[in-house]
Amino acid sequence: MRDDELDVTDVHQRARTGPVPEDRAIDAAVDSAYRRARDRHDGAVADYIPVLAGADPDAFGLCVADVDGGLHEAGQTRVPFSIQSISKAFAYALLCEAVGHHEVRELVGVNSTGLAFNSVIAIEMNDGHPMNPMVNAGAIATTALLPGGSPDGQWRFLHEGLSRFAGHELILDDEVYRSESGTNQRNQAIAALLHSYGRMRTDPAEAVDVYTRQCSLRVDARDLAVMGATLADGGVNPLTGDQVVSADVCRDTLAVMAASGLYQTSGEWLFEIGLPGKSGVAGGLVTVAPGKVGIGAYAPRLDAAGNSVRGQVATAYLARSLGLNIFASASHFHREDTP
Ligand SMILES: NC(=O)CC[C@H](N)C(=O)O
Repeated sequence: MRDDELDVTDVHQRARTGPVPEDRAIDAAVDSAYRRARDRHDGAVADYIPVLAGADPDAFGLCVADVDGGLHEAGQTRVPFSIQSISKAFAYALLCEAVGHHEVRELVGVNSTGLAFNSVIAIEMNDGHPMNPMVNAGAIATTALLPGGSPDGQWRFLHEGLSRFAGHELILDDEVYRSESGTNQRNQAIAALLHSYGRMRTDPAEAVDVYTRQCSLRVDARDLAVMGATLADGGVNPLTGDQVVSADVCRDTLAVMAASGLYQTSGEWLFEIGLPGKSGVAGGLVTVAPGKVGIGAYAPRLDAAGNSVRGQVATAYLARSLGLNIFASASHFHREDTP
């Protein structure tokens, strides 16, 4: 979305200097971001997974978790929804931690496709390579490479790892899992296509099943903020103190999120907001300001690429007003921008 579509042309873009913004500044920014974004009613709730169509289109929650463990919330931050594609970023981090940077880069890739998240054309155009872990092909390939020794072992590994990012045990939403399992022929086709190119090390149908379970884990906006803050804090969950992954893995994961986290609109997102982010079709959005905060948003109305409209609007406001954009510097002679 452009800056006028994000409603931030009137917001002064602060430079990203200094420490984590103060609690009061974050509270005020969360409140303003929430009120601005709440006025937006454009976009559509996803319905290609039938159960998602039943979401309340007006649900909206926004939470910032800072690396000191502070939570700053507005709206419905405890309303549960399925994590969907946001799980891809955390599954990727867990795989990098288990297998290592180089092997994952070779097998899954790090370049964006410029195409929709469930594109089959991207696979065909790239000699069967899944391209990156933020689109379905790369995410299914990522899940297939996880340790665990069997689909159930991989699921346990994922479930435990994603729960550690959130700081408590995440629950599988059975209704979402069943709804998606009955309608995920396209993901099965993607896995079969990767298999035909010799890119799947496990049974493609089993990999899709573990991936579908992964996408059906239930989170809320607060969970997403804490999961993001863990990536912002060198892999340490700021609520539990648990080192979930290494700082090196966080850096690699954030780079891939920056390049491809919002699918074919990742360039626009980086241009306007300047932070690594990852969206999901249920309406979740996680954004990471390295060394500072994680931002979790939930609002089910999506733009044409499948990204939450209110989530993007609220995050754009937070990035600008709190000086989170990683590309925004100020001359060191003029430090009045320092929060
Ligand atoms: N963009 C998304 O959130 C897509 C995730 C969804 N489970 C799918 O595979 O289609």
